[in-house]
Amino acid sequence: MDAVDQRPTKTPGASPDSEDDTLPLAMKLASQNGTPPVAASQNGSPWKRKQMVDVNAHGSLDLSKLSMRRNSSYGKMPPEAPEAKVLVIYTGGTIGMMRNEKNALEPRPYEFVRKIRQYPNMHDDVYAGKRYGPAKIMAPLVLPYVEGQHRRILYQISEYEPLLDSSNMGIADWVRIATDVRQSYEFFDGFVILHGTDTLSYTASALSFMFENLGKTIIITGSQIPIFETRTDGKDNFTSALILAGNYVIPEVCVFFNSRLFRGNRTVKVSSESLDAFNSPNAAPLVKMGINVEVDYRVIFRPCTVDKFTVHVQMDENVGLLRLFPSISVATVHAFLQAPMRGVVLQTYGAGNFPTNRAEMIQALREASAREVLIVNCTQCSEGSVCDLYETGRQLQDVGIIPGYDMTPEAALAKMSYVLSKQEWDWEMKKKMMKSNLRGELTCDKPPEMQEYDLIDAVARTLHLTSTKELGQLKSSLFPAMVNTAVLAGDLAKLTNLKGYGANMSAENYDRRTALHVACCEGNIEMVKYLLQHGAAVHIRDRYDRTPLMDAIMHDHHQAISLLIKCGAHLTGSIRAIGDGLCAAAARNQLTRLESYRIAGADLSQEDSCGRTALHVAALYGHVEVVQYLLKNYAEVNVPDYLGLTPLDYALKVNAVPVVEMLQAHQASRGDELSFEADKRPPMQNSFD
Ligand SMILES: NC(=O)C[C@H](N)C(=O)O
Repeated sequence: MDAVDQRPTKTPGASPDSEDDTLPLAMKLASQNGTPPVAASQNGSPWKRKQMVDVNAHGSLDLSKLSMRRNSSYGKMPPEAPEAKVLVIYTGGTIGMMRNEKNALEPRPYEFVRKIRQYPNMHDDVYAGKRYGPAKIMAPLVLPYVEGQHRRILYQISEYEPLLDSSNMGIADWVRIATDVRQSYEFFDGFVILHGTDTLSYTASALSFMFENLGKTIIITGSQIPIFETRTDGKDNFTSALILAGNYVIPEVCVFFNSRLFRGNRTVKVSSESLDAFNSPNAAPLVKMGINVEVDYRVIFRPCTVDKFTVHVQMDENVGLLRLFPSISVATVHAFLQAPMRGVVLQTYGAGNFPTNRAEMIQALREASAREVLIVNCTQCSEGSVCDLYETGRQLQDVGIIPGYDMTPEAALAKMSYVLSKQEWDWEMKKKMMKSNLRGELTCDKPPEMQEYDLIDAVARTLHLTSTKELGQLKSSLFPAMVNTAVLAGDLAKLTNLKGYGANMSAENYDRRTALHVACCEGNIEMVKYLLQHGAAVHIRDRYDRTPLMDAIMHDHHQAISLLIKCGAHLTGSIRAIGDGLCAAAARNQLTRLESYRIAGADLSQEDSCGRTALHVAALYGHVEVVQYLLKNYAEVNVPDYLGLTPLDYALKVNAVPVVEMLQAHQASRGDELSFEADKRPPMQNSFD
């Protein structure tokens, strides 16, 4: 890279001078570093062959250079510590603001990345230098070593234009963030969104609904004091968010503030002055960051369907919040409920109480509900839930008002905007969804009975363990072992039992392997299905950086691979390594393995580290079936390797006559069939969808 651009990275469409706004965000970010990323599952991608610098399926980074790493100045981390890639979307807010000549805080474009790069506690320049070489000004940032954490965090910051005070944000901004996450989803392990605090809970709530079947960690954070000031909460919030997003699979839209990670749609901003600006009144924090990182895995809300991550971007704007007060007039309520209003969050008193002695007001609500205006009853209290304890609340249900239970007004509003925009749901379904717990935003039923303490207590008593810490440790070593044993034995009844005891289906053992890894090695499809339907995380990488998908590939369990792909799993790691895997399979005449890779979304023309494809190797070894298979599956035929040799050259050199004939016949037919072939090729697989 000779020209060094000192500006921070920008988002597609962000500025008129951006080079190619059609590129997905991750590609664009990476191309500014000179290394376009290639998702391993991008068949036929135009990026596929052009780049000579190695990149991996998570981003623009060359894992093959790992061996060159040495400990950095902060360097206690072992040189081979795995890396995690985090995309930071910087939208604005106090965290990046500076004081202007009138001493007022305002966002300053292009300053954030430049300054962060100079902070030794936010960027490990030595590591970056060794990893990316001298032209590292545009390379990703590297978080210095974090004691006790498994992965080294590499992060890239995408700065929005304009940078916004969050008071100026709205639905279009949520859509922009959601779209950018979708485009970059497969290239990063986790996401951090830097955001102003004023409307942060609205954005968090909205994104929690817009992201469907989320499998990765998304953390929104900001600060009360800019990160550039000597006294700041910004540094801690940002650093902790990066550590959590890169090291933990918490498949939720979360909010990090003042040492706690909350479910985003449960948060409210409670202070404009305190550094403890957010609270989650009716839901426990997911993580507490003290000297240790304490993750409460039991409260994490996990998708339990076998479906891919998608983003819903059509949010309905015709929704509003109506807060009751004792002298509110009927005319006000009436006017508020008129078209184009389609959904109203009614903020009532106490446990959902409404002035039922005002018949005209009740009538106005009844009429609106009959016109299919969705009305949800939420309490004005900052804690507690709407229920039918009082007659003054119960009557609202009779006129068709939906109980919002303990939803925050922010969550109820965002949910309404989401539910109303779902074309495929009819009116009854919309009402049903509004009362259902979609993303952990409300508590409507009693939680399932857990017998966890019987089991753990019994073992703890035998071992004479008493402290909470010891009990916690016992739980985290006992459950993964028992769950994995049940999976290995194919014992569904035992697995269900363990779930009842509170076992986390995504728990990692000492090798960071989960039950899903074991089930995928075993190829027990019932187990894989059960685990996915009970919230097992598909993106967890074990000590050796292997995902459940890679395990299924290495054991050629095709059904399991298909199921994982359906659930949003994707290939990770260096694409050259996938090329190596394909070439090794071709050399060993392993058709089944090639098929495993194909089902997993690999490009069968992927080159290995010498520029050779599986077809080169199959030609060299004269493996006729493999050549046939590759030709049938649209492998590219005339690609030269780094020595300039094509598969045909190899076949000719070893005098593999049947292969030579096959390749020549294929080439001859290609001329005539080119346009027809183009139609037959599988659709260009966009790994961002
Ligand atoms: N602390 C903050 O970030 C407040 C700022 N006004 C914002 O929401 O953008």
